[in-house]
Amino acid sequence: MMEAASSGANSAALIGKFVVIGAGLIGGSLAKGLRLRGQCREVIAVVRRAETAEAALAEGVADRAVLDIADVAAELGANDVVFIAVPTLAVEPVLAQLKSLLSPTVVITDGASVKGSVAAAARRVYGCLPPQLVLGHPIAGSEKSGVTAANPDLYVDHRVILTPTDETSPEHLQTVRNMWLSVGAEVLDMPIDEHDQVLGATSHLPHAIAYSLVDTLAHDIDSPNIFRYAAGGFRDFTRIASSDPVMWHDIMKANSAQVVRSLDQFMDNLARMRQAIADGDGEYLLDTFTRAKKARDKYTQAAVKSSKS
Ligand SMILES: NC(=O)C1=CN([C@@H]2O[C@H](COP(=O)(O)OP(=O)(O)OC[C@H]3O[C@@H](n4cnc5c(N)ncnc54)[C@H](O)[C@@H]3O)[C@@H](O)[C@H]2O)C=CC1
Ligand SMILES: O=C(O)C(=O)Cc1ccc(O)cc1
Repeated sequence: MMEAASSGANSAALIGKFVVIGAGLIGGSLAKGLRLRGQCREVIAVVRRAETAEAALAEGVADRAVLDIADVAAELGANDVVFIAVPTLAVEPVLAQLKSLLSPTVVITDGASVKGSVAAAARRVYGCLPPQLVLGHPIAGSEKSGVTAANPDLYVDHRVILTPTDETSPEHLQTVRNMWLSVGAEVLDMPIDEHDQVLGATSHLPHAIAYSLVDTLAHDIDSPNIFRYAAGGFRDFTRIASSDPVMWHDIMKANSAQVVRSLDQFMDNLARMRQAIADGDGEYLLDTFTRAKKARDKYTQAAVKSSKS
């Protein structure tokens, strides 16, 4: 076990011990945000490698770092929170370990990008959705990953979606809501299915398209050094293809039905555009581009307004 210098945590903190399993971009940012704002008495990082433990302490992400949740589980109780921030398909083995180790008074929450698969994993492990489990998803992040990318202000003015069910404990839900509010996020609730449908279309589909586009240009188009001639539009459109491959492998598998549905709609529309370009159908192209520009301008104006309010 390794320890850092004190973060100056206050005794009236919102949360007792905050345990983050997977101290990367998402877990590390929440841990650092809570720690620097004095919103928890202690942050404990559970990591897989000694180097990550050292980095978590050096980056100010945690007060203590351990290699196994079993090292700290017995000291956790009411008002303590365990945040699971590992790739989506790695949540199930983590839950299987937590089941035998944690008191039901401890809040368990997560940040995985797909909620239906995590809920199904919890049902397989616990036989139900345990009341202490509050599923969530911060709609904030970037193409960066790892503990060195942790940013205490990552969640300021960003939305966090919680997906409580009738089985969720209202007290545990409130603790998780207050936790996110305390790092500057806007919190909203949504049914699990709606979450996966909306995020399948707005986040998972664009990532699939960006990866495919870059791969097409890199491997299928017969022109060496093609990226040398790329302009800003290419950079804007493809930033997200630099995201972590394991994370996105897990998301596509975990939300495959919704992503396939969105991909089918997109491929139909793309095929229609291909035909219009082949036919020289300027009316179709102008109509489509004008409609899309209007929708995108409306979205960016609304995003600017909500970040100012
Ligand atoms: N990157 C982003 O922009 C966003 C990611 N998410 C979700 O948050 C979760 C974490 O993503 P990031 O923080 O971006 O990834 P990351 O790669 O920065 O961090 C994940 C951490 O989990 C560790 N890890 C992996 N498997 C583990 C296991 N079995 N046990 C313990 N640790 C394990 C990795 O070593 C790494 O330190 C994922 O489920 C992702 O889908 C949610 C919102 C945004
Ligand atoms: O890099 C970006 O712009 C993202 O889209 C970040 C992101 C990745 C995964 C999520 O589940 C939510 C947000």
